[in-house]
Amino acid sequence: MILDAKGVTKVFQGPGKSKMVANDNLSFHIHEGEIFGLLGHNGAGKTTLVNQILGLLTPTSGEINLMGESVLQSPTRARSICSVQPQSQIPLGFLTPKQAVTLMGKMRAREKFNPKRVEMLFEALNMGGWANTAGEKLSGGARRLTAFCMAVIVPGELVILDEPTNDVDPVRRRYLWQVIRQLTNDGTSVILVTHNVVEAERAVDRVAILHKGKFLAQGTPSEVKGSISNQMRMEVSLAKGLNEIDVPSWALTSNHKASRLMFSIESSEVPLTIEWARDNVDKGHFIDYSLSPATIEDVYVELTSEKGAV
Ligand SMILES: Nc1ncnc2c1ncn2[C@@H]1O[C@H](COP(=O)(O)OP(=O)(O)OP(=O)(O)O)[C@@H](O)[C@H]1O
Repeated sequence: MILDAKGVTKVFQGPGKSKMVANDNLSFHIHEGEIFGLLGHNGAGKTTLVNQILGLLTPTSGEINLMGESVLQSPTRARSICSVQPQSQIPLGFLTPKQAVTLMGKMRAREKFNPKRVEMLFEALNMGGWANTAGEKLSGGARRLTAFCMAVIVPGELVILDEPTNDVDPVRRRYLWQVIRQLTNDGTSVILVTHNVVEAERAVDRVAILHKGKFLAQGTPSEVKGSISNQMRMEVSLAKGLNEIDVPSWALTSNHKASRLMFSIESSEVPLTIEWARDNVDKGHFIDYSLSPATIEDVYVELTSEKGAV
């Protein structure tokens, strides 16, 4: 096991005499070669947890062990075991991606550094065109990919990626996930911190949903989906010019984005829902509709909205 966390609690001083419980009794573990997704809204407590794994913050109570040793006892060791891609963009200044990634590689591996790995990474991510462009002239996505390469050029046993695909185009996102999978095939473990639940579902081996400092669900995507296993999701494409439609009264949760309407239902309501959808197609309200089993996103919305968040 690479990481074992038990009862991690972090309390900050809030305004006046109030307390802010950013992490509340969190227990989880990560195995070698596993991608662990940490999902949560803004302010859920993800960064606080990551900072404790890195030994940058001390838990108020609880314990985190990395490869069998307490982070509290040896925070410097924790930082050599982990490589991190932070959520905020790294200021590259005039450094080119090639220079920045090479520098990081030399710092981490010293004389063992293999410059060919920079070329391999840039090729795998189709970044060659920007390799020698000054950082300040790069697009947001190119900078994000450079930060990713800096995190994985000489990966630690645990790679922590905070929203690694923000601003990255869909094709390079796929390349990025291929690179991550290669890392995990070599035994590296990954923590993926994200709000992007749809992407996480495709990528992770196990996932935890963090909300207001607490884990609401944890397990493989199928285990987590099992918590609402009787549910189905309907996705509807609204006809042009129709921006609003009432969801059926039996819908459990709903989400409306532009011309797409999604909602979840109990599987016992499937016949009624299909009838409702067909009727709307006949009336010209819907272009099409589809029905599928619940996704992690449905679980996420259901669990977090129950607790008063959207
Ligand atoms: N040093 C601090 N002092 C007081 N409160 C803090 C401190 N750091 C974080 N918090 C609070 O703890 C809570 C969790 O913050 P955290 O940054 O861990 O959330 P997050 O899930 O990483 O959010 P985001 O997705 O926006 O990055 C928030 O309410 C935040 O305001």
